[in-house]
Amino acid sequence: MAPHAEIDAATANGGGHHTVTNGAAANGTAANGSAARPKFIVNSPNVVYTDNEIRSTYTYRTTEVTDREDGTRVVTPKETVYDFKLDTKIPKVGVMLVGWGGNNGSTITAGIIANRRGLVWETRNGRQAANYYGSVIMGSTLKLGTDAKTGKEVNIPFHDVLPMIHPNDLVIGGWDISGLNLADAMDRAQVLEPSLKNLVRKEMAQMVPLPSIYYPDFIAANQEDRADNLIPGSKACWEHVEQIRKDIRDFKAANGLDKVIVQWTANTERYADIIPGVNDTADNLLNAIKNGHEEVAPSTVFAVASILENAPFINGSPQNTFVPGCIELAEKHGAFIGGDDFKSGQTKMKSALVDFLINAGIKLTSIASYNHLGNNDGKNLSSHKQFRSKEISKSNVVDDMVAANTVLYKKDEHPDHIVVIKYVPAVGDSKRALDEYHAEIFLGGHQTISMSNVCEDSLLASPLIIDLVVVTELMTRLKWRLHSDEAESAKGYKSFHSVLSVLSYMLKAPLTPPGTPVVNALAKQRAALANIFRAVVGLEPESDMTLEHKLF
Ligand SMILES: NC(=O)c1ccc[n+]([C@@H]2O[C@H](COP(=O)([O-])OP(=O)(O)OC[C@H]3O[C@@H](n4cnc5c(N)ncnc54)[C@H](O)[C@@H]3O)[C@@H](O)[C@H]2O)c1
Ligand SMILES: O=P([O-])([O-])O[C@@H]1[C@@H](O)[C@H](O)[C@@H](O)[C@H](O)[C@@H]1O
Repeated sequence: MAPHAEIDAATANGGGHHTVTNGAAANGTAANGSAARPKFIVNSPNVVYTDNEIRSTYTYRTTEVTDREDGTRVVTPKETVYDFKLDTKIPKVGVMLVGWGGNNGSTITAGIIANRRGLVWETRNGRQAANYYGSVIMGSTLKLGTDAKTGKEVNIPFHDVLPMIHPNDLVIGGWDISGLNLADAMDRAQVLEPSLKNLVRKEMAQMVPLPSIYYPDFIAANQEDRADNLIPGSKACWEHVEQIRKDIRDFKAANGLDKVIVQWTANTERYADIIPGVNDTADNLLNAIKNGHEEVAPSTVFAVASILENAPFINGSPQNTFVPGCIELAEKHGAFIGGDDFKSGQTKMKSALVDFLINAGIKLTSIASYNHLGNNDGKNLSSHKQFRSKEISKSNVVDDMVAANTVLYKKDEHPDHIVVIKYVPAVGDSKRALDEYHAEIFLGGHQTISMSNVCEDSLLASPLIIDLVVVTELMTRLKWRLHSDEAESAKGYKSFHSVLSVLSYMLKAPLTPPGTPVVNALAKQRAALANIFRAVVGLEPESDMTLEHKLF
């Protein structure tokens, strides 16, 4: 079918609306490989809709700064024209969770079942319906534009900006070193209301995690008592890679999937030493695994297996899964990886508050960040080496915001920052975060913000698992090229870089392509995600200038 050129918005709207049935992708198409009908049509000569694609030409505008020898700073507007191509066929997608039987894994599984079936359950506060609150993709909106008649903002669900999979359609599976079925794991987690658990118990009791690899030295010794569902072998070996690859293939075939995405939501591991000749290059890492090197972590073995199966791998924990050799392997195979460490509660608040304080010209001088929690994650983190992984990810989140403000901070000056995590079984999954932010203000004054933030950790982290899957899957359908290459058909479209830094909003320690900067400011991360999605359909970034309301 010939590409629809400039479809007039009115014509498109004449196409009527469509109801979204339960389990169908929100853009009106179930995950059956058919093209999703967009929720709006961009009326522009730079955007073309075909049966299975949206193609756009987008002018990316940046500002280049150069300092002349005489000290003059010269600022030059720059334009780069890109072509984007988005496959709008919605695939059938499976997500395989490493640590499926954990608090997060069991909670997200129950949550998707509850949403898919439209469940409502009794709580002491009354009837509760399933929802996806806490998911930026499913629970938030973004500004599409301004109403032509009223001049008012038009905001739409984030999920409607581009054709995306719907979490209700996800097929879930995974591995765990604990053999509990998902119903018993849900009970062990002590996260969900009994009335909800009873509604999903039968379905979850049928779900049993695949056996996994267990290298005792990488997680706390206190985890040993749940390790009863193991693939033989206590250190890396090539058989482990092949078994995990086979598990991915079998899961994909058994469920008739088009794609599988693997996410690590297993325990936090200790950092692996970066050793030249062992994990510094792709070839060395593969050889290290084949030679059973003891410094290769289970999470890295899972990442390698996923890369070799071209299944995107996302690390929801803080350890350095992506050693240099693993990143190089992903780049070589054009496979997607992302991480690290879900950003769910205390740190998400920190990245927003620090952004506000410093960008308000308030000189933050110390952050005291304490929390205690009583779930198994907290138990694992009570071991120093595993805590150290988390301390790093929770501490580095302010670095970019501090470095960007040379008015407040001299070179290499930064606020005092401490991170404390204590294991208190009595509070279970309901983490208590206590933070104090101390700052210098005008004329030697001080401002001290003390905050108590009770975070139900798994109910905050689980929606992030969805966001990471939905965005990662979309990135597998998105291609780009320089518009100047249009004439050279040989220089076809290509995927974004293997390291998906676009996922940073969901992560404490965003992994970025080697040599590129890390952005932790929460508002910038969200704006990047939203504006990249807008660019794919040829729309300018949302600048919030609203000149239309100032210049008249
Ligand atoms: N708010 C949050 O919950 C949050 C936020 C950020 C990061 N995280 C991270 O997410 C991870 C999971 O958190 P959780 O609360 O679900 O923890 P959890 O301890 O309840 O679950 C982890 C699961 O992983 C399993 N496991 C451990 N090693 C494994 C291996 N090699 N293969 C397969 N399974 C393995 C354990 O048996 C357990 O069931 C932790 O690393 C945590 O630090 C959680
Ligand atoms: O709330 P947040 O900082 O985003 O992240 C959480 C920490 O506060 C908590 O101590 C830890 O156990 C969780 O795994 C998670 O990392």
